[in-house]
Amino acid sequence: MPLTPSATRELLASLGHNPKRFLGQNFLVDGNIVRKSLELAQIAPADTVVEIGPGLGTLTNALLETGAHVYAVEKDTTLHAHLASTLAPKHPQTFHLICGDALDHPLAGFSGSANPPGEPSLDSAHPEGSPYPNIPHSALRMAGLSLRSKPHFKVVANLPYAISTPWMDAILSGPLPERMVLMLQQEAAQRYTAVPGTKQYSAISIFLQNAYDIAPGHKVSAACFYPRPDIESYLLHLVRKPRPFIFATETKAAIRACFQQRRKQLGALLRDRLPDSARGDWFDYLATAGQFTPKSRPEEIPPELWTHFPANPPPQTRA
Ligand SMILES: C[S@@+](CC[C@H](N)C(=O)[O-])C[C@H]1O[C@@H](n2cnc3c(N)ncnc32)[C@H](O)[C@@H]1O
Repeated sequence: MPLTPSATRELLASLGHNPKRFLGQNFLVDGNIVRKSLELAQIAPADTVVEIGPGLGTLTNALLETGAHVYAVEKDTTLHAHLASTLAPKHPQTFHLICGDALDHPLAGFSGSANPPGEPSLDSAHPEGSPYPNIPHSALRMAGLSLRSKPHFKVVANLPYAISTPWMDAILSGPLPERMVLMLQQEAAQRYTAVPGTKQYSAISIFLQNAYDIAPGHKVSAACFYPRPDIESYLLHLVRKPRPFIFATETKAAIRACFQQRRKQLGALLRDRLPDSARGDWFDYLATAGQFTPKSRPEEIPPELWTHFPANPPPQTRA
């Protein structure tokens, strides 16, 4: 069970620790949210779970109690030392804790390539030969992604708000967790799940929605945290698509650049960014798939059509 707000305050005082706003230190103090997170993630004893920012160990403890292997990365040295001296000795085989920045270790030290013992030969389970059919094998190898199977691991985390989008961007480069249950600022959750034509619709909505289906989540009250955050939170539940699409780094950069000028027309935005033939092909595709034209704006194009954006566009030539 999580600590109550007063017990959390006392524990923090005994550690001589004041919650740091810039590290998003709002600790969970609500048993229902912890239970709900594990339930949505469908945590089972043999699971491997990545947690970002374990803090005082509330979610971590609940995850470890199920028998799951937990990989966690905590940036705050005081909180890391607290977990290393309390939770780690209780779960020496299953708790893998590192002290560091989740942007340097988006999977908290987990390799993402392990398959559960007894998994059948995966080449035969995936006759198309690759879990990421849109990525050449050589690029998969360079990114350290397995050619043989979709990896079996999950992410359950109460994310520090300052890193949620760059961390998500790193995760969406693969290996992709099979399920993610993430506590986020409501505004971030709205951006990730936004639909075309809304002001929240952005590059991260496109990258995420081509790799994950969005399952029903929950609004979470500020009273579930100590100290209480000023903003609303949301428990986002994501399930990896059967055939997830991963965007190449250069393509992501080009799409992000389009959204920096989201009200501009695509024709003008891409004039100097894509060779004529690639631009022509993409506009032909957009016209057929959705009756879009070079006058359409980036924010109008649905997520799935961006998967046909020409790969490896050259760097922008305009000064
Ligand atoms: C919202 S709190 C969640 C704490 C705990 N998991 C809970 O639910 O009560 C975010 C945690 O992430 C840690 N953190 C912040 N930035 C981080 C980063 N860049 N890398 C790793 N951990 C980070 C904070 O120190 C804090 O423990």
